Parts: sequence; structure tokens; C-alpha cells
Amino acid sequence: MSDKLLDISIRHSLQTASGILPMDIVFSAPKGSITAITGPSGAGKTTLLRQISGLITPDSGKIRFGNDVWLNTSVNFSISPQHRSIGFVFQDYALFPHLSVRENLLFALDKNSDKKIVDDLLNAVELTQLSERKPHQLSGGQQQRAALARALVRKPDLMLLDEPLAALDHHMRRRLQEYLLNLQQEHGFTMIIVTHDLGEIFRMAHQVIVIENGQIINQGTPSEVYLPKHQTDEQLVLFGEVLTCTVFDNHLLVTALIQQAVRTIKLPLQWQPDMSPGRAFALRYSLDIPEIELIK
Ligand SMILES: Nc1ncnc2c1ncn2[C@@H]1O[C@H](COP(=O)(O)OP(=O)(O)OP(=O)(O)O)[C@@H](O)[C@H]1O
Repeated sequence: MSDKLLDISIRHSLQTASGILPMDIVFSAPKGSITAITGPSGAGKTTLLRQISGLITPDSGKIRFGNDVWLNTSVNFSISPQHRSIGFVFQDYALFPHLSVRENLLFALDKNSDKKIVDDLLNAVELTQLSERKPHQLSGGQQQRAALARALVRKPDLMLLDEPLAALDHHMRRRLQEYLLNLQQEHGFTMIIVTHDLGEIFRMAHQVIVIENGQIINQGTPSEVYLPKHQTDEQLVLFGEVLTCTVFDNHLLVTALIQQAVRTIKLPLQWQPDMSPGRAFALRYSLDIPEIELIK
């Protein structure tokens, strides 16, 4: 695993609307791992991905991927984005509008490479039938699958995904998360994904990094970062994702995916605003709190 450890140490001055904000980010990610980057708007998440990709050079820092040094500002060394083995998926897909899906993938392919990977990837993201269509003839989810496939054409070692699923509805998001996990297992790339979706973080990430004002304020596994630190024997902390929520007899009946199983839980009415479909939640289930009841 450690032969392709991604090691990042970056300092930069973010030019924000309210002045200069110092950015200071240090973390590493093992080969084949998934790191979720999260935090409020303007925290520096997109800037960080662009620095890793080489699109922005930070004021100072080092980026190493295994034995390859991508950036070392102390000796004025930086390799271009094309020479970093990276696939980048932007939130707005960034497909070429005048090219068909297949042409978008072919465009990304190295000249002398075997074109078979294009067919394999189109097949993997279930776009073979739609491969002659232009991006505007596809749904948002289909465009996003095309963007994913295109980012994988050069078999990158590192995939950078900037809120790639944010614009999609809950079901499409779930399907694309599955695609991503399957593709990641098949290709073995390391992945960094910017997301605000707690369900996505728990489902996909090995580590989560919370950035605020250019600084890492929390870091660990999703459970370490989000679940309560102290759990007693009488308490059970459950992680879930809302599927449906209905009002019944002065309380809420919430059908949710909890610990991989579909369950119905009964909750007080005041939880209603928090229980919209797709919303992730952690529930401390305790004998002392009888109103939170698991009624399978
Ligand atoms: N190349 C750059 N150099 C310095 N500052 C930048 C650069 N690019 C963007 N910024 C500023 O850095 C701040 C963080 O922007 P960034 O897009 O990284 O935030 P974000 O966490 O991705 O936010 P969002 O969740 O809204 O996308 C913004 O104030 C932005 O104007």
C-alpha cells in the first residue's frame, strides 16, 4: 500500500471577498483509499483539488505520489497537470458539447493507446447505447457517468472528484456511488472526493477531512469524525439514511436504511424538518430515551 502514498503539504493565501485567508493543509492518503473532503462554502476545497492536479501552484508546499514528486516549491519544481496521473471530474461535468460521448472519451485517450478501453468504460457506466449522443441529449446523471468514464480513460492513479454527484437526485446519486465504488475496486485508483453528503461520506470514504477557513479542523474515519465520542453499553449509535418519512398518529414514521438494513423508526414530530429523503443521520438509541423506538 505505502508505495503510492499520496503526501500533501500545502500553504497558500486564499484571496477571499473579506481579504487574505491563510490556507494550510497537510494530509496523506494510502494507495487505493477514498478520502472525502468536506466543509463550508469558501473553505478552500476546490482550490485544494486544483492544487493537487497542478492547475494552481500553491505559494509553498510539497506533493508526492509514491516515489514521484509532483511539487516541491523549495526547489522550484512542479510537473504539469498532464504528467500527474490524475483524472478530474468537475461538478459541471465539463464535457465537450460538440463531441459525442464516445468522441469525448476518444479525445482524452493517448494517441497510441488501445481504443478498447473506451468501449470497456462505456460499458461499465452503461452508456454504450447512448455513445453517439452529444452531451445536451443526455440527462444530468448520464452526463456525469460520461464525465466519470472520460476521467478514467488514461487509467489515472488518482481520481479527483469535485462534488460530482451534488446535482443529482437521491436515486441517481446512490447508483453513481455504486458505479464509483465498483470502478475504484476494479482500477485500484486512489480517490479524493469533495462532498457535503454525509451518507456519501459514510458509504464511500475511508477517511474524511473537514476543512474550514483553509485549515483542517477535523480528520479521521467517518465514525471518528461524526459519531459521538463516548458510547456506553446502554447506548447504541445507529447511522442511517432516510428513505421516506410520513406523519402518523402524532409522530413520524421514518423508513430508513440503517446499518445496511431497511427499517422503520418512530420519531417525535419535531424531527420532521430533518427527515427528508436522502438525509443521513446518526441516532443515539438508548433505553433512557423511550420515544426513539425501533419498530422494524
Ligand atoms: N487560485 C487562487 N488563489 C487564491 N485564492 C483563491 C484561488 N482560487 C479561489 N480562491 C479563493 O479561495 C476561497 C475558497 O474557494 P474554493 O472554491 O476553494 O472554496 P470551496 O471550499 O470549494 O467552496 P464551495 O463549497 O462553495 O465550492 C474563495 O474565497 C476563492 O475566491
